[in-house]
Amino acid sequence: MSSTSLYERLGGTYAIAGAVDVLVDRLFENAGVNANEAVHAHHGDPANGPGYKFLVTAWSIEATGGPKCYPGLDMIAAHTTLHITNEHFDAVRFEIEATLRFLGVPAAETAEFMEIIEHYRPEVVEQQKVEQVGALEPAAA
Ligand code: HEM
Repeated sequence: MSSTSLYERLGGTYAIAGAVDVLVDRLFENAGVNANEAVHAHHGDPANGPGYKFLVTAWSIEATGGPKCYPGLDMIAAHTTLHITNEHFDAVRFEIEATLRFLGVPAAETAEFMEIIEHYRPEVVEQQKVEQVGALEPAAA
């Protein structure tokens, strides 16, 4: 593990904001991601682009060891009404990795960022969230 933060190795705020700019445009157009109706209700409206890019940029800055600057919801609260499945999560995960490759981010930094993303799967995916908090009836098999 390098002693320099992932935030710095990715190129800091400008590089992260640039990557999120590309990523969110792709996510808003991604058929697999928008197969979820609740997600499409948000991603299908271009007016949501600037604010969403800001929030995802700030989240990514903090998550990679940059300055504290994220003003949004935690990952459970942000996704709780969206009914996100593992398939939806994988569609987003694939798009993030493809975007980092598209932009030429080195393999080591890409792998490290994808580990951070994977770490949040239980907070974002509905079934695992249900198992964690036990707030709802178990889903039918
Ligand atoms: C680790 C993976 C993920 C991260 C880091 C992430 C990050 C974020 C952030 C920072 C927000 C803004 C929260 C706020 O409004 O304060 C957000 C909201 C949102 N995310 Fe995610 N997300 C992830 C996974 C997903 C997945 C898999 C989907 C859909 C398939 C998704 C769809 C959405 C939507 C639609 C919103 C907007 C909800 C609304 O305001 O109505 N996210 N996410």
